[in-house]
Amino acid sequence: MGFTFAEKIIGGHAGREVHANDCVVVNVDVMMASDTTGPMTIRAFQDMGGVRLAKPEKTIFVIDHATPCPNERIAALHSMIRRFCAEQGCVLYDQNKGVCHQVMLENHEVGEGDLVLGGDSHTCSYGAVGAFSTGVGSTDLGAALLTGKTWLRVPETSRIELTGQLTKGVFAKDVILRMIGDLRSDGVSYESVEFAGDGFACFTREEAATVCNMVIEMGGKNGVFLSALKRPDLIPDEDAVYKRVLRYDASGFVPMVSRPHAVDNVCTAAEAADQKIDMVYIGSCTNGRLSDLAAAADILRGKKIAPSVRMTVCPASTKVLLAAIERGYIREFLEAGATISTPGCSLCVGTLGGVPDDGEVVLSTTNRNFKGRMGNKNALIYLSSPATAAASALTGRITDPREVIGK
Ligand SMILES: CC(C)[C@H](C(=O)O)[C@@H](O)C(=O)O
Ligand code: SF4
Repeated sequence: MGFTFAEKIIGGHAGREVHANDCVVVNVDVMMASDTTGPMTIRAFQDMGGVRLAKPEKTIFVIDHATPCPNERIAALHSMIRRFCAEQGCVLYDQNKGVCHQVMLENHEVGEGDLVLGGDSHTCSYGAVGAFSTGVGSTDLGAALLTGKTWLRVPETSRIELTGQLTKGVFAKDVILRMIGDLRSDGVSYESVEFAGDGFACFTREEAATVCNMVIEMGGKNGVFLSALKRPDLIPDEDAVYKRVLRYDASGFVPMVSRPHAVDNVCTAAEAADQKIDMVYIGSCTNGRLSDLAAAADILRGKKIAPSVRMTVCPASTKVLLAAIERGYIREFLEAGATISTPGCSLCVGTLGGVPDDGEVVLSTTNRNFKGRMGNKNALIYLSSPATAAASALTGRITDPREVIGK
């Protein structure tokens, strides 16, 4: 019986051959915590008697969810993280560096073959570079900080194959939203997902990160792009055992949206086209990268957003912001009538950056639209690609971007 990616990489970190459903203790290569879960992780580490980190140079804190700091309670938590990092000599990305997952990827803190734990559910993003990465709770992360190890039940694996090419106006976000709609939010619970086929192989690393980022929204333990794997010892065997194999043709995809209040409440952008919107948010670890801002800028260039719409663009990191300034996108967003927000999680999780009013409708490029997600439980949140978000900002209603750019 052959091995899946998950079985190979977990086996490699356990020091023995493993198959799905085995429970093993594994070495952890990289550990990441944000300012939301970091303080609880530090407390868990200390409560377990932790004095020194097992791997300080591989332990990374990112202050991103609430930055710049909005209040004194969070200021104290940020100080706690800064003190801990200084004492332990671990890595700190402080204020305004950007969203943790983008920071981890763009600074090459993770790479192919790494086994990564993060105190954030979207840690699964790093499958874009061939890592096995997964979100864990603060207690598990605290234990890993202390021992450099964790325990895992080896997940079963689903394989999703994409063939062919996406058509104009259709993006990675549309692909993953459609798949989440098909599989539903618990469709691959605790499974590893392998993204295979020539369709996924021609996705850029940024597009792969968008897809892997949202694996958790269908319940997955981790996702991985097989095209990111160069090491023969990580490439799944032809006779590996899969729980299910799904096949999609890229040419059949169209722009999609998730409707309130669940990510898997998916329809086409065209089906939602009568829906008026009050706000547009472009940002997050899902869709706040340079190619996302480029797709939005291409649509907004030389135009004005609808007077009834407030639009915020939050680059996923300062590096993305700088590149967007150099390419002129930031000027184009400002001239179109958008607001630019400081790199970080910002409005994605409603910590800061322009919370909606009761009953307002938001179209967001983030990964979650649960009630209260953007800071107001009475707001209605739709999710889409940056192109759909930008096209909709122009018209004031949910708009298939192909209406604006042509097919
Ligand atoms: C705040 C944090 C724990 C949370 C997560 O784990 O994903 C957040 O980043 C989110 O996107 O909901
Ligand atoms: S940008 Fe949003 S989804 Fe990503 S880590 Fe921050 S809060 Fe979570």
